[in-house]
This record gives sequence, C-alpha cells and structure tokens, in this order.
Amino acid sequence: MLDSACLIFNPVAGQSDPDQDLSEIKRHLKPHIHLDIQFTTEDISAEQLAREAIERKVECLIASGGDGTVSQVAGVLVDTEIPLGIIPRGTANAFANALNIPQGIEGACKIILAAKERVVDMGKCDGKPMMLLAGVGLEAGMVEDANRKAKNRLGILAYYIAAFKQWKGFKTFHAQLETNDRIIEVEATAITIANIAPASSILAQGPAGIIMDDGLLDVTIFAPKNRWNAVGASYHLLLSALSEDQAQRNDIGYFRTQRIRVTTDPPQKVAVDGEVIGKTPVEIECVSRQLKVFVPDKFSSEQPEKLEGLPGLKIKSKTGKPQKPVQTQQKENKSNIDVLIVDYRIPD
Ligand SMILES: Nc1ncnc2c1ncn2[C@@H]1O[C@H](COP(=O)(O)OP(=O)(O)OP(=O)(O)O)[C@@H](O)[C@H]1O
Repeated sequence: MLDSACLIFNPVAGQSDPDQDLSEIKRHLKPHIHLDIQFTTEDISAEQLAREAIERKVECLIASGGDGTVSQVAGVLVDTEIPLGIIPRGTANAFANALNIPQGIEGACKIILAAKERVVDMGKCDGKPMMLLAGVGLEAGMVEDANRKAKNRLGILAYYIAAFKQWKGFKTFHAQLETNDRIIEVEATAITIANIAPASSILAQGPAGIIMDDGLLDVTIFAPKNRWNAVGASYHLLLSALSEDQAQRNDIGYFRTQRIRVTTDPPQKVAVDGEVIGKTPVEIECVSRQLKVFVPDKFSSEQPEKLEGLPGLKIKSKTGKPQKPVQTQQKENKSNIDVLIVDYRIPD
C-alpha cells in the first residue's frame, strides 16, 4: 500500500483542461495517499522536479503529462527503488498505451493505488535515458513537424499530417547497423529502435509485440522502394500491430539486440521519445530491468527476427561464425495466412 507520492504535473500537456484534470486526480488520490504536487513550467522541467523529489526521499513519483513528461521522470528514476506512476494526459501517450495504462484519469489513478509494480528495461541513446524508442529518418521528420504548436491546434491529427508530409517527401538512405556480433547494411526509409512501443508506433511493429523486460531492443527496418510501397508497408505494420503477427513483407525487417550503432549516409535526424535529439550516428543500448512502474498487465515473450528480402542486405559476422539461415519454421498466423519465418541466428 502506498502512503504518499509526489505528483509531477505538466499543465500544458495534451489538449484537456488542466484545472479540471488536477481536481479529478486529487479527488481520486487524496483520500488514500498524501500528495505533494509539483508543476512543470517552461523553465522548470519534470526532470528537475523529479531530482528534487528524490532528494526529499519520496515514496513514489507520479508523472502526469505526455510522453515528454513521463520520459523525463522515468530517466531520473532509473536504478532507484522508487516506482513510477503514470497519469497520461498528453497527445500520443505512447508509454502509457504500451503498458496498458488506462487513458482516463480515474482508471490511471486506480492502477497507482493498486501499486502493482513491474520492472521494465530502459534504453540509453548516446548515454541519455530512452524510455520508448529512437526513430531514425521518417519518424524523426514526423516528430519535428508535429511540434507543440501543431499539437495544440490539431491534437493527434498533427501526427497524421506530419506523416503525410513525410510520405510526400519520400526518400531512402543507406544504413549500417552494427550490433555486438554483426554489421548489417541496408537501404531504408526508417529505422526504429524500440525499448517499449505501443501498437500505434507502427514503424516499430516489425516484431509485433515488444518485450519490455528481456534486456533487448527491438529494431524494425522499414525499407519500401517508393512512396506507394510505403503505404502498403505501413498498412502491413498496422495489421501486424493489431493482430500481433510479425511483419512478413520483404521491405520490412526486424531483429533484437542488446546494443546497436546506427550510421547512415546521408546523416539522418534522430528522435528519441518524441523529441528530435540530433542526427546519426547514434549508439543505443538496452539496460535490463532498470525502472519500476505501476502497471495493470502482463507482457509476451517471443524472440522473432526476419531480415531476408530487404533491399541491399549484407550481413557480416563479427565473431567469425557464418551468417546463414539456421531454421525455417511455420508460424500459426491469427489471420489464417501461412507465413514463413527464416531465422538468421548464428548457428552454435
Ligand atoms: N508550464 C509549461 N509551459 C510551457 N511548456 C511546458 C510547461 N511544462 C512543460 N512544458 C513543456 O512540455 C513538453 C512536454 O510535453 P509532453 O510531452 O508531456 O506533452 P505532449 O507533447 O502533449 O504529449 P505527447 O508527447 O504525448 O505528444 C516539454 O517540452 C516541456 O518543456
């Protein structure tokens, strides 16, 4: 049972009325726990408030805002024993969605009061905390277009318009993906490296069903040849996400790794947890089981990989072991279509 918590509240996140939201949060939580409420401002970040709260030795931190707010608080909580509660009030709320945390305030407060903890992985992108995912190329362009002003004006539509703009300006780049044991080269439009991602982050859905506590990153390579193929590939990823069946097109690849360095030619923008942080090259690693978070549900635990068929694909082993398909297996597909998965794991 929780006795007290510090609530870090972003009053400008999302499009709802912050005063109304705050009174609702107080109504649900205050009868049960002592609540220390702190507000983010333009100059005082959620990260700073979280650090100060930890110095005051809080029992739990609750982040209420969008992914930006939640990500900053999560970054500070890494490697502490202090659990994170989430009351999603942002535009996309990808982290809350991925963890099945209800979008409504009442439901989210119930999860916090139930205090059921789960320990999840955290990513690190160039040494900085990454809670959700890094998008190279297409995703970063979308994040840049769907800025605060656009989200305030259009809400979630801002992301769809940004996606359309990226689609119109379709371009590919050469990517080199270096992991601990191999170097993969490919022509792509987007590379997404996910620690955690909801179904709505479709560019992360190659493996469909990202595992949050396996110590691994899920890499999806999105490599359609032209903008029309991009529509088909995006739709396929959406279906993969909804059906939880792994993607099966030749222009979509995926694999899991603990660490990855992404280099591109030409350099591409990189967005981490919804903010553009710079350009490639970037190095990302998964740090196993670092963050305690209050969640309602269970996670799946498959280990899929598919690279075969990607344009310009070259795989070089760094261990001297040959890279060849070691197993071809038939997977039962929920949409009743037979699919082949070629497993490129290194033979023992
Ligand atoms: N009081 C404030 N006034 C202006 N900006 C603020 C204030 N508090 C926080 N911010 C800014 O809000 C941004 C974080 O917003 P957040 O991601 O939480 O919400 P969102 O953008 O609506 O949601 P999503 O990321 O889900 O789209 C940060 O850039 C932060 O600097």
